[in-house]
Amino acid sequence: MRRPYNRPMTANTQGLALHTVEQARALDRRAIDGLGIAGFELMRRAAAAALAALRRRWPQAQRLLVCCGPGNNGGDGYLLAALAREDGLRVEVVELSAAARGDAALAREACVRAGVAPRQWEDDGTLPHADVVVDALYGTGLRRAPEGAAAALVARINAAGAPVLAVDVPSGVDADTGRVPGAAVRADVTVTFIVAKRGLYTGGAPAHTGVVELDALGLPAALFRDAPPDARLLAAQALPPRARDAHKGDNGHVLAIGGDRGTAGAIRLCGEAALRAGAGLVSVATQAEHIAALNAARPELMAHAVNGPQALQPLLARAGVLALGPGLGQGAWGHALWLAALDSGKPLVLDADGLNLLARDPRRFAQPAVLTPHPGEAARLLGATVAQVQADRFAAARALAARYGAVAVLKGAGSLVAEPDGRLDVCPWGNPGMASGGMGDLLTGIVAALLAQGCSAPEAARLGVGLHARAGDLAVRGEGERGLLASDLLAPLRRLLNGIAA
Ligand SMILES: NC(=O)C1=CN([C@@H]2O[C@H](COP(=O)(O)OP(=O)(O)OC[C@H]3O[C@@H](n4cnc5c(N)ncnc54)[C@H](O)[C@@H]3O)[C@@H](O)[C@H]2O)[C@@H](O)CC1
Ligand SMILES: [K+]
Repeated sequence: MRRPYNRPMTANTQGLALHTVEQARALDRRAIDGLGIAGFELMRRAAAAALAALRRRWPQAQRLLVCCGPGNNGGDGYLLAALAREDGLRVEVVELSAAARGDAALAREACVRAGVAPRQWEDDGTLPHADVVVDALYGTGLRRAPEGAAAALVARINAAGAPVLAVDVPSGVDADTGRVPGAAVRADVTVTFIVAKRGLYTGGAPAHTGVVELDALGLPAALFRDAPPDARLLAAQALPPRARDAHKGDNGHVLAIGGDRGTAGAIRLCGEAALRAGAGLVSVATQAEHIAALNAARPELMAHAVNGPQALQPLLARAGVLALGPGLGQGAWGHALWLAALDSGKPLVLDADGLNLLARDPRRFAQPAVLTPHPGEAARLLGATVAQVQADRFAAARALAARYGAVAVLKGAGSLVAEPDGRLDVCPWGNPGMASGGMGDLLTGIVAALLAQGCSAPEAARLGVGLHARAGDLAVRGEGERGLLASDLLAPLRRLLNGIAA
């Protein structure tokens, strides 16, 4: 395994505007038609930007292999090859086809004039040796999974053992949705042009992009002024310091409901996360058999045995916010508590079986509500398949928020936070170590605690998702991703919440 999972982000992208591919194309057209910058000039700037990024990242590189596709992404590659040759680097170009058109054809001619003769790609089992491979096969024009010779070339690039720079988009990744329909290049760096395409940051894409660098190609800010983005990356945030005279009643009371027989761990993690995320009081409503263990493990939690909805009522009356679902089950006990909790009208966070019950008994929320489904739960809530959800995570998150009248957090690499009015934020943090049991229970507790401390539902979801993922990134530092436990996130979470950890 040559390259580990790469975090897609650099630190300077707080709140970065993200655009659909259609929006990105419209901005290209506006630059060409409105500002009179020729398409070929944009291509030259793109090639120069990508080459500059390459030389910054790999200053020792002497030999480049540039792989060019049939469209303008290939055009960027031909021009990059020409510029690198003029800089004195040794450059080889392999192309999928010599039949470039328009600006790409001009770029190919420039490449030949610079003394680099493109070679038709034929799979003889190897790629020429290079210090860096440049992937300029497909960009925003990808229509389907690469097949045949293109798929073989992608596989060779990934197996070459050299670092890879992707031009605009890693070839094979759908820059609009983050879907990876088949073979796709795994890059170390992706230099994307003009605007950040939203699909680079979620779903299958982050495993392919490496670090994403955005280069606006020197276009003036006025170009973007009335071109609102489709989404944004989350910004790293903490909560403001507490008032010096705060008392526990000021910081909210979370009631975590769940933990059917045999599943005590989920509700304990949820409750503990709510405490660590700063809730003033956390009560737990669960099965009687879990009480002794909960009291022993975390005496700060106020654990209550609840055998049915009547026993829940006084707890509901005292609580400010509900965290509903971890370990709840979908049996008679869980369903009865679920109904009572929803009917209380209290703001809530719904996860796990809380969501599965919602899929069985759909309703729109009148109270502030945050839903935190993973793709499987989202599919049930939308009456779709997991593949359909993952094919367009943006559309799925927005559909959930609109259908249920709630803030929807669609979990998975590049978690999305969608509001019913369509606003959408993408989480750039997190790592595959977090694909382990209990992580979702933590998120539920964190978001509930933020709601309890006065955040609105969208604020609590955005802040909570960011804190949870950043805590996961801190927790794997120096230790690695495998073997990460959900409870390992609690200490870094506390530091981040208080603005202490970087
Ligand atoms: N238009 C502009 O203003 C600019 C475009 N730029 C570059 O141009 C790219 C977009 O160029 P294009 O729209 O030409 O698209 P691409 O170059 O991404 O690819 C489109 C070409 O590949 C073919 N194709 C797509 N998927 C395929 C598949 N799976 N198998 C086989 N063939 C497939 C298409 O039919 C078309 O010929 C951007 O990503 C960027 O790199 C940059 O040069 C900057 C400026
Ligand atoms: K590419």
